Amino acid sequence: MPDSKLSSSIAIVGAGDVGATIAFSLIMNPVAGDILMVDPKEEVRDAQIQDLSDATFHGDTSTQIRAGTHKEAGQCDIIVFTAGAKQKKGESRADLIGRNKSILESAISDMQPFAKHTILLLVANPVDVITYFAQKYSNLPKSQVIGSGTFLDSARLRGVLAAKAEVSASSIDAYVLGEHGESQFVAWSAASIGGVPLEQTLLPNTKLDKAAIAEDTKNKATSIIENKGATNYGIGAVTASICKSILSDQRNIRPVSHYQEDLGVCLSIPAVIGRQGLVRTIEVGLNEEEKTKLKKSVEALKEIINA
Ligand SMILES: NC(=O)C1=CN([C@@H]2O[C@H](COP(=O)(O)OP(=O)(O)OC[C@H]3O[C@@H](n4cnc5c(N)ncnc54)[C@H](O)[C@@H]3O)[C@@H](O)[C@H]2O)C=CC1
Ligand SMILES: CC(=O)C(=O)O
Repeated sequence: MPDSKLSSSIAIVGAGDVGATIAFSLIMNPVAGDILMVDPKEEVRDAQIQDLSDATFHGDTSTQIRAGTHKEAGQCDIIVFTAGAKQKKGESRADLIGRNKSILESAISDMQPFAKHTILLLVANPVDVITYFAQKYSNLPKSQVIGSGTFLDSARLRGVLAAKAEVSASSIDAYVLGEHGESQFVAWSAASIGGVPLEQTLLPNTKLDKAAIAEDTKNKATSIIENKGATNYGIGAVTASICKSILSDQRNIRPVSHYQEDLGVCLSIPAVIGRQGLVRTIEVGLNEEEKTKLKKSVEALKEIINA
């Protein structure tokens, strides 16, 4: 295992909008010495690399970006998987499963054998189901195969709550849990600002329409995709942040998608992230209504897995 974070390598499989934006985030806030871009569309891949390398020449970043093969990706410290189709207007994330599962299976076969310590970080949608199949196809320990999950949705939620409470987003602890998709839910019972329950920290006369906030959070991707065709900056930042948590063994608590032994699916529950990938799950004390929503997420995910 490398002893210095900048001697680490990250492969980004899929050099489209999301892959390139993750690479850009990793250049702007360097955590790895090498970034490999892997994509069968060689012209697009090489153009992304040329454009991204221009972003490395302005200052003192030691990050190098280059083209790589699937085989080389399998030897990196982290493999970020963004390969596959994205939603068109009117499509859901779940609609992508047929196309993206086949791409995943063939890409994983091309990447094998994996370096023992590699962490496979899934981003392609539907991310929870893709994470589930990545565990099956890769045979890596389940703790080394995680998905970005509802970390992005939770960031979106924090943004809304920060504006309502007029505090910084970093002071808010609030999670969207379950599926990164239609059945996601907000764990309102565990939400707090500065460690104090949410309701006690709002300004006088602030109304919190929880149902509307949860719905807007869930639908944010759809409204962005309708107008610009893709989401890339939010996922770029959260994925780079997960990479940093891993390579620097930061032990941050993040709502990432991981296998739930008792539920038989991958979905998001807060977890400690470190160099080994998933260190442990943090049990959130959900209330009865939230437990029911979690069960609905499990059912929705099993339906996609078994489709
Ligand atoms: N988990 C999350 O929160 C988010 C997930 N996404 C998902 O990320 C995925 C990628 O989105 P975009 O980058 O916008 O799509 P894109 O179409 O711009 O790029 C996808 C790239 O994957 C490449 N690709 C296809 N097969 C490949 C293979 N076997 N190996 C390597 N590369 C391969 C394509 O050539 C293409 O360049 C989609 O599934 C999208 O839904 C997007 C935003 C947020
Ligand atoms: C596309 C997607 O999954 C998102 O932006 O949440």
